[in-house]
Amino acid sequence: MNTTKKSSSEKELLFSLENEKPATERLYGRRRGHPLRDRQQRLYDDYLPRIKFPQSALKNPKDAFGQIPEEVWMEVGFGGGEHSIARHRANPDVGYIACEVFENGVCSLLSNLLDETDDEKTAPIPDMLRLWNEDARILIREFPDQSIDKLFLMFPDPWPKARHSKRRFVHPDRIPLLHRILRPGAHWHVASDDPTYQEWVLEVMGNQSYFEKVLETSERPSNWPSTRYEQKAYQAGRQPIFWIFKKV
Ligand SMILES: C[S@@+](CC[C@H](N)C(=O)[O-])C[C@H]1O[C@@H](n2cnc3c(N)ncnc32)[C@H](O)[C@@H]1O
Repeated sequence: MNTTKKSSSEKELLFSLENEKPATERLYGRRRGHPLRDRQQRLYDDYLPRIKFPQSALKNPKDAFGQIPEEVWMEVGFGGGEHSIARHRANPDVGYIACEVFENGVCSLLSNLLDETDDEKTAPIPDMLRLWNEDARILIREFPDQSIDKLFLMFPDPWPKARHSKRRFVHPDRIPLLHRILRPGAHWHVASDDPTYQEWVLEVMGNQSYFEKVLETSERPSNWPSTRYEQKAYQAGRQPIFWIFKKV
Protein backbone atom coordinates (compact mmCIF):
# COMPACT_ATOMS: atom_id res chain seq x y z
CA MET A 1 0.00 0.00 0.00
CA ASN A 2 1.24 3.49 -0.79
CA THR A 3 1.69 5.32 2.49
CA THR A 4 2.63 8.64 0.93
CA LYS A 5 -0.49 9.39 -1.13
CA LYS A 6 -0.80 13.10 -1.78
CA SER A 7 -3.50 15.28 -3.31
CA SER A 8 -2.50 17.04 -6.53
CA SER A 9 -2.47 20.47 -4.83
CA GLU A 10 -0.22 19.06 -2.12
CA LYS A 11 2.11 17.62 -4.75
CA GLU A 12 2.19 21.00 -6.48
CA LEU A 13 3.15 22.79 -3.27
CA LEU A 14 5.85 20.25 -2.41
CA PHE A 15 7.17 20.20 -5.97
CA SER A 16 7.35 23.95 -6.33
CA LEU A 17 9.14 24.25 -3.02
CA GLU A 18 11.47 21.34 -3.81
CA ASN A 19 12.74 23.13 -6.91
CA GLU A 20 13.55 26.26 -4.96
CA LYS A 21 15.39 24.59 -2.13
CA PRO A 22 18.80 25.87 -1.10
CA ALA A 23 21.19 23.32 0.49
CA THR A 24 20.02 24.17 4.02
CA GLU A 25 16.43 23.27 3.09
CA ARG A 26 16.82 19.73 1.72
CA LEU A 27 15.56 16.88 3.86
CA TYR A 28 18.22 14.32 4.73
CA GLY A 29 16.74 12.17 7.53
CA ARG A 30 14.93 8.82 7.16
CA ARG A 31 11.23 8.86 6.34
CA ARG A 32 10.69 5.12 6.88
CA GLY A 33 11.95 2.51 9.30
CA HIS A 34 10.36 -0.88 9.92
CA PRO A 35 7.44 -1.67 7.63
CA LEU A 36 4.23 -0.47 9.24
CA ARG A 37 2.16 -3.10 11.02
CA ASP A 38 -1.56 -3.40 10.13
CA ARG A 39 -2.75 -1.03 12.84
CA GLN A 40 -0.02 1.49 12.06
CA GLN A 41 -0.99 1.37 8.41
CA ARG A 42 -4.63 2.01 9.29
CA LEU A 43 -3.61 4.93 11.51
CA TYR A 44 -1.49 6.33 8.68
CA ASP A 45 -4.07 5.83 5.94
CA ASP A 46 -7.33 6.52 7.79
CA TYR A 47 -6.63 8.63 10.89
CA LEU A 48 -3.71 10.80 9.79
CA PRO A 49 -5.57 12.50 6.90
CA ARG A 50 -8.29 13.53 9.35
CA ILE A 51 -5.90 15.13 11.84
CA LYS A 52 -3.38 16.45 9.32
CA PHE A 53 -2.68 20.17 9.29
CA PRO A 54 -4.72 21.36 6.27
CA GLN A 55 -3.14 23.37 3.49
CA SER A 56 -6.21 25.61 3.61
CA ALA A 57 -4.84 26.97 6.92
CA LEU A 58 -1.37 27.83 5.63
CA LYS A 59 -2.19 31.52 5.57
CA ASN A 60 -3.90 31.47 8.94
CA PRO A 61 -2.77 28.56 11.12
CA LYS A 62 -5.54 29.26 13.67
CA ASP A 63 -8.03 28.02 11.05
CA ALA A 64 -6.60 24.50 11.31
CA PHE A 65 -8.25 23.69 14.62
CA GLY A 66 -11.68 22.62 15.80
CA GLN A 67 -11.93 25.78 17.90
CA ILE A 68 -10.10 29.09 17.49
CA PRO A 69 -7.02 28.69 19.71
CA GLU A 70 -5.67 31.37 22.01
CA GLU A 71 -2.16 30.61 20.76
CA VAL A 72 -0.54 28.37 18.17
CA TRP A 73 2.53 26.34 19.13
CA MET A 74 4.66 24.30 16.78
CA GLU A 75 7.08 21.41 17.32
CA VAL A 76 9.69 20.41 14.74
CA GLY A 77 10.66 16.71 14.68
CA PHE A 78 8.50 15.22 17.46
CA GLY A 79 10.01 11.72 17.16
CA GLY A 80 7.61 9.41 19.04
CA GLY A 81 5.38 12.35 20.03
CA GLU A 82 5.75 12.18 23.84
CA HIS A 83 6.53 15.89 24.15
CA SER A 84 3.79 16.98 21.69
CA ILE A 85 1.08 14.95 23.41
CA ALA A 86 2.08 16.12 26.88
CA ARG A 87 2.17 19.78 25.77
CA HIS A 88 -1.14 19.44 23.95
CA ARG A 89 -2.86 17.82 26.96
CA ALA A 90 -1.45 20.33 29.44
CA ASN A 91 -2.51 23.32 27.30
CA PRO A 92 -6.06 22.71 26.09
CA ASP A 93 -6.55 26.25 24.73
CA VAL A 94 -3.46 26.10 22.54
CA GLY A 95 -3.52 24.91 18.94
CA TYR A 96 -0.54 22.55 18.61
CA ILE A 97 1.11 21.75 15.28
CA ALA A 98 3.29 18.66 15.61
CA CYS A 99 5.69 18.03 12.70
CA GLU A 100 7.55 14.80 11.94
CA VAL A 101 8.59 13.19 8.68
CA PHE A 102 9.42 9.72 10.03
CA GLU A 103 6.37 7.52 9.38
CA ASN A 104 6.95 5.20 12.33
CA GLY A 105 7.17 8.22 14.65
CA VAL A 106 3.94 9.65 13.24
CA CYS A 107 2.24 6.30 13.93
CA SER A 108 3.60 6.31 17.50
CA LEU A 109 1.95 9.64 18.21
CA LEU A 110 -1.30 8.58 16.51
CA SER A 111 -1.44 5.32 18.46
CA ASN A 112 -1.35 7.35 21.67
CA LEU A 113 -4.49 9.22 20.67
CA LEU A 114 -6.67 6.16 20.01
CA ASP A 115 -7.54 2.99 21.87
CA GLU A 116 -6.73 -0.27 20.08
CA THR A 117 -10.46 -0.85 19.62
CA ASP A 118 -11.25 2.58 18.12
CA ASP A 119 -12.09 2.79 14.44
CA GLU A 120 -9.50 4.99 12.72
CA LYS A 121 -12.09 6.20 10.21
CA THR A 122 -14.63 7.42 12.75
CA ALA A 123 -12.89 7.98 16.10
CA PRO A 124 -13.01 11.65 17.09
CA ILE A 125 -9.95 13.79 16.45
CA PRO A 126 -8.73 16.27 19.08
CA ASP A 127 -9.80 19.83 18.30
CA MET A 128 -6.48 21.40 19.21
CA LEU A 129 -3.82 19.06 17.78
CA ARG A 130 -2.77 18.86 14.14
CA LEU A 131 0.00 16.80 12.57
CA TRP A 132 2.23 17.72 9.68
CA ASN A 133 3.98 14.66 8.28
CA GLU A 134 6.07 16.64 5.82
CA ASP A 135 9.12 18.81 6.22
CA ALA A 136 8.38 21.38 8.95
CA ARG A 137 10.33 23.95 6.94
CA ILE A 138 7.52 24.03 4.37
CA LEU A 139 5.21 25.43 7.03
CA ILE A 140 7.90 27.80 8.25
CA ARG A 141 8.23 29.25 4.77
CA GLU A 142 4.48 29.47 4.17
CA PHE A 143 3.17 30.75 7.50
CA PRO A 144 2.40 34.46 7.83
CA ASP A 145 4.49 36.84 9.91
CA GLN A 146 4.06 36.51 13.68
CA SER A 147 1.59 33.62 13.43
CA ILE A 148 3.32 31.22 15.86
CA ASP A 149 3.45 31.79 19.62
CA LYS A 150 5.95 29.13 20.67
CA LEU A 151 8.37 26.82 18.90
CA PHE A 152 9.92 23.56 20.12
CA LEU A 153 13.01 21.82 18.76
CA MET A 154 13.79 18.88 21.02
CA PHE A 155 16.96 16.91 20.32
CA PRO A 156 17.27 17.68 16.60
CA ASP A 157 19.35 15.38 14.38
CA PRO A 158 22.88 16.54 15.21
CA TRP A 159 24.66 15.98 11.88
CA PRO A 160 27.96 16.15 13.78
CA LYS A 161 30.31 16.17 10.78
CA ALA A 162 31.36 19.72 9.90
CA ARG A 163 30.67 19.08 6.20
CA HIS A 164 27.03 18.33 7.12
CA SER A 165 26.47 21.51 9.10
CA LYS A 166 24.07 22.82 6.43
CA ARG A 167 21.72 19.96 7.39
CA ARG A 168 21.31 21.23 10.94
CA PHE A 169 17.99 22.83 11.80
CA VAL A 170 19.71 25.49 13.87
CA HIS A 171 21.51 27.35 11.11
CA PRO A 172 22.31 31.02 10.50
CA ASP A 173 20.12 30.99 7.36
CA ARG A 174 17.10 29.73 9.32
CA ILE A 175 17.18 32.25 12.17
CA PRO A 176 15.52 35.13 10.25
CA LEU A 177 12.84 32.74 8.94
CA LEU A 178 11.95 31.62 12.45
CA HIS A 179 12.04 35.20 13.67
CA ARG A 180 9.54 36.16 10.96
CA ILE A 181 6.86 33.60 11.88
CA LEU A 182 7.14 34.03 15.66
CA ARG A 183 5.25 36.74 17.48
CA PRO A 184 7.32 39.34 19.37
CA GLY A 185 8.51 37.94 22.69
CA ALA A 186 7.77 34.32 21.64
CA HIS A 187 9.90 31.59 23.16
CA TRP A 188 11.83 29.01 21.17
CA HIS A 189 12.73 25.91 23.21
CA VAL A 190 15.78 23.96 22.08
CA ALA A 191 17.42 20.88 23.62
CA SER A 192 20.41 18.86 22.50
CA ASP A 193 22.61 16.15 23.95
CA ASP A 194 25.23 16.23 21.21
CA PRO A 195 28.41 18.12 22.19
CA THR A 196 29.06 19.32 18.62
CA TYR A 197 25.48 20.54 18.28
CA GLN A 198 25.59 22.19 21.70
CA GLU A 199 28.65 24.19 20.67
CA TRP A 200 27.02 24.94 17.34
CA VAL A 201 23.86 26.29 18.99
CA LEU A 202 25.95 28.58 21.15
CA GLU A 203 27.97 29.76 18.16
CA VAL A 204 24.98 30.34 15.85
CA MET A 205 22.79 31.93 18.51
CA GLY A 206 25.71 33.99 19.83
CA ASN A 207 26.24 35.54 16.41
CA GLN A 208 22.75 36.83 15.71
CA SER A 209 20.47 39.53 17.09
CA TYR A 210 17.02 38.07 16.31
CA PHE A 211 16.74 36.12 19.58
CA GLU A 212 18.10 36.58 23.08
CA LYS A 213 18.98 33.65 25.30
CA VAL A 214 16.78 33.59 28.40
CA LEU A 215 17.62 30.12 29.71
CA GLU A 216 20.51 27.69 29.46
CA THR A 217 20.55 24.75 31.84
CA SER A 218 21.70 21.16 32.07
CA GLU A 219 18.65 20.30 34.17
CA ARG A 220 15.42 19.97 32.24
CA PRO A 221 12.93 22.55 33.55
CA SER A 222 10.31 20.65 35.52
CA ASN A 223 7.43 21.76 33.28
CA TRP A 224 9.17 20.48 30.11
CA PRO A 225 7.98 17.00 29.13
CA SER A 226 10.77 14.48 28.63
CA THR A 227 11.39 12.87 25.24
CA ARG A 228 12.67 9.53 24.01
CA TYR A 229 15.95 11.06 22.83
CA GLU A 230 16.49 12.72 26.17
CA GLN A 231 16.20 9.32 27.85
CA LYS A 232 18.54 7.78 25.27
CA ALA A 233 21.06 10.52 26.06
CA TYR A 234 21.14 9.70 29.79
CA GLN A 235 21.46 5.98 29.04
CA ALA A 236 24.45 6.73 26.81
CA GLY A 237 26.02 9.03 29.41
CA ARG A 238 25.47 12.24 27.43
CA GLN A 239 24.44 15.43 29.21
CA PRO A 240 21.64 17.39 27.49
CA ILE A 241 21.48 21.18 27.49
CA PHE A 242 18.11 22.97 27.44
CA TRP A 243 17.71 26.50 26.13
CA ILE A 244 15.02 29.10 25.73
CA PHE A 245 15.58 31.80 23.12
CA LYS A 246 13.22 34.75 23.09
CA LYS A 247 12.35 36.65 19.93
CA VAL A 248 13.47 40.26 20.22
C1 LIG B 1 16.83 12.96 16.88
S1 LIG B 1 15.11 12.85 16.59
C2 LIG B 1 14.41 13.55 18.07
C3 LIG B 1 12.97 13.21 18.23
C4 LIG B 1 12.27 13.82 19.45
N1 LIG B 1 12.20 15.26 19.35
C5 LIG B 1 12.89 13.39 20.73
O1 LIG B 1 13.49 14.26 21.41
O2 LIG B 1 12.77 12.21 21.09
C6 LIG B 1 14.86 14.18 15.41
C7 LIG B 1 13.57 14.00 14.61
O3 LIG B 1 13.36 15.14 13.79
C8 LIG B 1 12.75 14.73 12.59
N2 LIG B 1 12.99 15.78 11.60
C9 LIG B 1 14.19 16.20 11.16
N3 LIG B 1 14.06 17.21 10.30
C10 LIG B 1 12.72 17.45 10.19
C11 LIG B 1 11.95 18.37 9.45
N4 LIG B 1 12.54 19.27 8.66
N5 LIG B 1 10.61 18.35 9.57
C12 LIG B 1 10.00 17.44 10.37
N6 LIG B 1 10.69 16.53 11.11
C13 LIG B 1 12.02 16.54 11.02
C14 LIG B 1 13.42 13.41 12.28
O4 LIG B 1 12.64 12.60 11.42
C15 LIG B 1 13.59 12.80 13.66
O5 LIG B 1 12.53 11.95 14.00
